[in-house]
Amino acid sequence: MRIAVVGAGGVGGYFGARLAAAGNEVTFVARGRQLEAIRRDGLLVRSPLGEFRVHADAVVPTIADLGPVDVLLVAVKLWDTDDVVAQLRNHVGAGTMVISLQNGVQKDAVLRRELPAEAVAGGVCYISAAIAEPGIVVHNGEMQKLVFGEYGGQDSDRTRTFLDACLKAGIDAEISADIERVIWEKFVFLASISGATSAVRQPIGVVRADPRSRALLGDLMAEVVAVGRAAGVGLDPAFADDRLTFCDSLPATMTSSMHHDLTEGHRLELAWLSGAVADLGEELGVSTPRHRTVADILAPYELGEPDSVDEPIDADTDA
Ligand SMILES: NC(=O)C1=CN([C@@H]2O[C@H](COP(=O)(O)OP(=O)(O)OC[C@H]3O[C@@H](n4cnc5c(N)ncnc54)[C@H](OP(=O)(O)O)[C@@H]3O)[C@@H](O)[C@H]2O)C=CC1
Ligand SMILES: CC(C)(CO)C(=O)C(=O)O
Repeated sequence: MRIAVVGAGGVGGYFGARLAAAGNEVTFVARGRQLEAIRRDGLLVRSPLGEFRVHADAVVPTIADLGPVDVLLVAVKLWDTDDVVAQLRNHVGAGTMVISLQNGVQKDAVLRRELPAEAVAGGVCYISAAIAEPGIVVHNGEMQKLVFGEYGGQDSDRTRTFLDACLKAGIDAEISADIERVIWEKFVFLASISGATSAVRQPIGVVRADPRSRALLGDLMAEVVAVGRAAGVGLDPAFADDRLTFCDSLPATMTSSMHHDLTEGHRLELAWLSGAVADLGEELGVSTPRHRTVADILAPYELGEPDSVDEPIDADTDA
């Protein structure tokens, strides 16, 4: 199968390398030091499921350099979506299925607005992975799953063919007939665990052990369920409780990619997570005070570590 992966980071690097190792014709679109390193040494994946290196036959700097592909996976951070979609506009032909593996509930609306809507299938990924250094992706834990499906829920040859390629590559994968609900279900968990672990600045084990931070996590989940239901998504009202209980089964050290980005001083996807919950809530008349507060508290970190204030704090200074 011919597959293009736009963004060769934690997510795109991991799933693209697995698909390449299984014999698919994978082309990475990468940039900067990641592009140079993959060109030179290929891409090394360090995973508890086994370490492997793929020597990418093809790694290119822009989407314009891609040939025709059957599947195109979008795996850039959410702030890069508009740029990628603008490049994709001239590139996505009738035979290409585009699947975004990004987080959040707004990504596919952007893709469907700019590309032929029928080119876009919905998708989510479940994994914890990051670039450790240029050319090296580290997979934390054993979870590595893709769920995708046609908007409209119909069965299709293209999703079945891609499923087959994923399963042969050792990726835990499935097709969903209700991909919009699946994307929102992940969002209930993801926006909330990202908000709570980032606000507390600790992994899930610490968040869930303290009754007040646990209550925060539960409230964050309940707010996303309420917003999703107001948006017409068929989320079970009990789903927030279900996800909170699910958090008890996670390894104590597990955290979110946003908390990881916060501790590394990187830019945050806050606007598409807690920020989006609060904004959508406002539009739909649903109260989301917990997500709004998390978005406000983390706002100074949104573009990376804020500049520190040099003057010593003087409690006696008059305002
Ligand atoms: N990491 C994780 O564990 C998970 C992440 N996700 C989601 O997946 C998405 C991707 O996250 P993640 O893999 O962590 O991100 P990374 O930052 O690790 O990888 C993204 C890569 O794409 C590159 N890139 C961005 N724009 C372009 C472009 N136009 N052309 C070529 N390369 C480009 C980036 O380069 P540069 O560094 O120069 O910006 C970077 O190397 C996010 O929406 C995230 O929320 C979902 C589940 C788990
Ligand atoms: C919570 C997790 C690891 C699940 O895939 C995730 O998607 C993220 O942190 O971005």
